[in-house]
Amino acid sequence: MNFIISGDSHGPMMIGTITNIPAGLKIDIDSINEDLKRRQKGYGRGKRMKIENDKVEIVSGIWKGYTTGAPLTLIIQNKGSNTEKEVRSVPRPGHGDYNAYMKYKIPDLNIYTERNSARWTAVLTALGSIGKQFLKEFNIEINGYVKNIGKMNIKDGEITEEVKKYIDEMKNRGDTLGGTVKVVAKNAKAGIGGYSTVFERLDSKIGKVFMSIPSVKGIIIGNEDFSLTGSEYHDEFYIEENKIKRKTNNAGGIEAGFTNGENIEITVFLKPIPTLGNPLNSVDLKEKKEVKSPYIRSDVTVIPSSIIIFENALALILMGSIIERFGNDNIDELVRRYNSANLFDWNDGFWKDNNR
Ligand SMILES: Cc1cc2nc3c(=O)[nH]c(=O)nc-3n(C[C@H](O)[C@H](O)[C@H](O)COP(=O)(O)O)c2cc1C
Ligand SMILES: C=C(O[C@@H]1CC(C(=O)O)=C[C@@H](OP(=O)(O)O)[C@H]1O)C(=O)O
Repeated sequence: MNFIISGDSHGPMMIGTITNIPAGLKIDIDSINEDLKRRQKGYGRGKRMKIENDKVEIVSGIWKGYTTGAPLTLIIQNKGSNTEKEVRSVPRPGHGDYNAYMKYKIPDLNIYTERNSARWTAVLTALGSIGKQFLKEFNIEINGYVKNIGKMNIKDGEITEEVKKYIDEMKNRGDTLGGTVKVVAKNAKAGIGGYSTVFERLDSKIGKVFMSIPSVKGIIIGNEDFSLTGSEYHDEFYIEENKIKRKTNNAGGIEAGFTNGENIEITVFLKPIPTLGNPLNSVDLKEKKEVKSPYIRSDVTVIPSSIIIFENALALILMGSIIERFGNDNIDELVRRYNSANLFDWNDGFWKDNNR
């Protein structure tokens, strides 16, 4: 399975294609659209999100509501499309304007906003929503919540009135906030992922996709406290009612690039949004002078909105790894293979009688 996302942030539409998805998976479009709404509505979003009304249209790879096994392509229309803009020559610190110009050398920074913009995470959310529907067939469930916004610890992930006030204060000051989000996947069996090549490792896949999401500056899988000793950190095995169990889950469900059967737990760290209402210092690349950074509109924080992006990104990665191990032809076959694998049975004699 692979996916590609294209589309300009202010062009006519955003486009995503996913390949090698098994046939026979029923796709619930309403549920994809609900996820898109969650991404749009989180507290702290700016004016652009009031213009957009993200809805998905699947244009290939689907027949009577079921996947066919062909590449599945979906589109999301942009309403905030481009009108002619004045040439921009002042880059925003923290954004990609200057660096993209240094690579592509077209003298208008507006161009780079198209790809630098996190607008494409709408498509990632939609593709990952299909991933979540796939994982439902395997009883795997993913949920996320906010841990911190700026200096504020968010109790029980709840965006209370106090939290909203804090975000509003930042908005009034023309400032922005980053934070941390936690994502948890439950019920994945042990042995998904791999170590045969380094990029088969589930943790390397998670790192690659999560770190590609704009603003993400790091992830930690499992316990964030690296002052723990080995005896405190590692999750000891024991036997209960004939089953192999773990006493703790400091590894966050992944060891050596494979799921270990415990919950997958990922903490994601995001930097503050770079476009500030009270702009930072910059330079004019055309006029050779120090000026303030441009400001038209911006999100104040995307921490609440980003939960669904990470949930669905993880769903997409797990779907890919399950397909990699169990095949991609037909969903029912795949579920059968998944269910009959990994039944560790002390009594089947496999361990004692297998002479390999
Ligand atoms: C959902 C989402 C919305 C974002 N909205 C904005 C925004 O309104 N203004 C802005 O300057 N940056 C925004 N960002 C962050 C920038 O896209 C990002 O910081 C920039 O592309 C530089 O990439 P980097 O932070 O990964 O280094 C957003 C990020 C996400 C995930
Ligand atoms: C459009 C989305 O996010 C955008 C991401 C973004 C950025 O610089 O990353 C800048 C803003 O867009 P604009 O430049 O049009 O004001 C956000 O609204 C979206 O999430 O769908």
